Amino acid sequence: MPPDDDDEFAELRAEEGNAILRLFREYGRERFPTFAGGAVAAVVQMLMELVPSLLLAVAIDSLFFDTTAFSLFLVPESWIPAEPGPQFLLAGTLIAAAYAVGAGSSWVNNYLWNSFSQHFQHSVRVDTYDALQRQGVEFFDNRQTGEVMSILNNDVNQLEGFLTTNLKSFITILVRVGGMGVVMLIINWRLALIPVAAIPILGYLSYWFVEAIHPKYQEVRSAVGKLNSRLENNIGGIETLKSFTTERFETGRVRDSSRDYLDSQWDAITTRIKFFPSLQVTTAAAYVVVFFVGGWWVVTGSPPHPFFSGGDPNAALSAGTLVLFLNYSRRFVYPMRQMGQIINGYQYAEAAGERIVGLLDSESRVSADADGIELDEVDGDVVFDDVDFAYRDEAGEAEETVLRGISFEADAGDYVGLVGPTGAGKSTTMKLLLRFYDPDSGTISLDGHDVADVDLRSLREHVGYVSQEPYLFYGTVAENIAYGVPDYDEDELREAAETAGAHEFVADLEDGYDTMVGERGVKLSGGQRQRIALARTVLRDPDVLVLDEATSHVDNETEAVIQNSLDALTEDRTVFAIAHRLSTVRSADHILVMDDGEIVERGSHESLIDEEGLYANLWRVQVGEMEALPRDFVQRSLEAE
Ligand SMILES: Nc1ncnc2c1ncn2[C@@H]1O[C@H](COP(=O)(O)OP(=O)(O)OP(=O)(O)O)[C@@H](O)[C@H]1O
Repeated sequence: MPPDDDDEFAELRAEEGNAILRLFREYGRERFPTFAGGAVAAVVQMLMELVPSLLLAVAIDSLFFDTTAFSLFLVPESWIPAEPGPQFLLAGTLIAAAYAVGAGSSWVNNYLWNSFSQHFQHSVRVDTYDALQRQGVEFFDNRQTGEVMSILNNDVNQLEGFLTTNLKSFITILVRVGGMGVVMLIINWRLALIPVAAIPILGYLSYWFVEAIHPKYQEVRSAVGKLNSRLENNIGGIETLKSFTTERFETGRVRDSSRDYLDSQWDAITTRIKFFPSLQVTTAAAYVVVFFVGGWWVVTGSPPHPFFSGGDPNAALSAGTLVLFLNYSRRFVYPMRQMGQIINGYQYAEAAGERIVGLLDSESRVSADADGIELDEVDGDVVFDDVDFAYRDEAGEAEETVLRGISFEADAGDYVGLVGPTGAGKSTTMKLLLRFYDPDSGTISLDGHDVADVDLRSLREHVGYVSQEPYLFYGTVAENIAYGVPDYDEDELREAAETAGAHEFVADLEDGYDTMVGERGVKLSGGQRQRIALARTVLRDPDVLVLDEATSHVDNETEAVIQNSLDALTEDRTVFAIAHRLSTVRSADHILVMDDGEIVERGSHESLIDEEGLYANLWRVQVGEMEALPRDFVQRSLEAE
């Protein structure tokens, strides 16, 4: 997508003079000989294309009509046979050789440039993925998966396309058109002015075409994007769609989106089909004028206007030269019509390159400090000191503050419960401990080290996190449990599964631990997925464990079983458990009650019940004592709905 009207990832785009050149320098240097060899082969291929017409011209003049002596460009006189027969054979052989060398060079060029660009693309893709992966969580919060994928797919491929297609076309224009122009100018510069004058006209027409078609392609792209999103949404939500019997409604929406696509595509097509005839007319005009001027000259012995002979009445034009001019003039059109595509391709590739360079250079807001403290032994003392936090929007601007003055201490081995209404900030608090985000003010420390000073990798190795919606990767149950632990043994795996309450159901699966879980684990129930995710974290054996609604999808009975086995696990490590089901945290050493970004109450279950505040009311809701709820709590809950 060209730079001016594409605002996806606008903030990422590098302020780079020439992003393609920079990528080329970084990723192409090693294979530069391959690239240079390909370029030489392309030039040779194009030069060979000039040869047959030249030889034909010589053959016409010297052999067919015998008007001039047989001589060849760049071939020494001594090599040229004296008799017409061998001369003819030499010309024919040279034509065949030119085609053969041309074909060979084309093969060499394709081979080398494809090899260069595929390797280039591979290195850029891997590094771009790596840079993408190092971005903070907020980078992904603000973008759709499709957008992020487009950098890895479209942008990286765009560069490859530019290298193999557009650059080749550029060399074609330079050598073929330039070469033909130069040959004609050398042979008869006055007559050559006619076809050469067509070059800027063809160039201009191409440029005009790009300008005109560009916004139209933009619309096609946007229409395709909308149509795809609609299809993706509908197929992704097929169960909802069917249960609400909205098939007809959705077909109507797809029809509208498809219609928009058709209209924009048609608009682009009508512009495109005007362009090619206009190129043909220009080329044909040059051809016809050369035919009339040159033909007249050949037939009558003098040109229709003295300009062409430079006022010399004896200046003649041979039939061979005329044929050469006619041949070359006609062949201008094909490469020139690619001029527009080259400009377009360059714009696309430059925009893609800027995004890639921007991504490669961009620092995550949560930076992985190379000199960060490596944690060896972790006791698990966690302190939050007056922490404020707001999420950022795409432009990096702070949104509404979601955490205010969060302070608490958890000693090594404590079991801390976090409860509170939905949206209170419980998950956000824990995500700050893992440094998915950094606080705007205040500090968070682990064993007395500010987490901002700790090496990110080391921090996350010691702090395990089981999220609300765990993600299972496509693969087997065992692979998912052992994710990130390459050297586990079977017994450890099984033990972790038992602790997480997963072993029993896994053992019942057809292939046990080797059962494929499907994409994102779709073949398992929500509760089963959660238990596998829990087992995965248990296997890593972190010193601090964050359970974010880790058992919300399992039934009460299973939760009790998991709770039981987790007890042993929680003994010697600090555990934070976020839960809506308050029974989960009933036995916690401390319970932090959050509301609207603040900790509003804290204490043990009993003390909080005695406090008769928010926690006590949430508890009443869970044990079904609705009539005992104060009026203002009910009112507030209704307003929050
Ligand atoms: N990635 C995000 N970007 C912007 N705002 C967010 C993001 N994640 C959460 N929020 C907002 O931050 C606030 C706190 O959300 P958080 O997920 O921490 O609440 P929670 O107490 O864990 O809620 P729940 O119990 O529903 O999981 C909410 O208002 C939410 O809308």
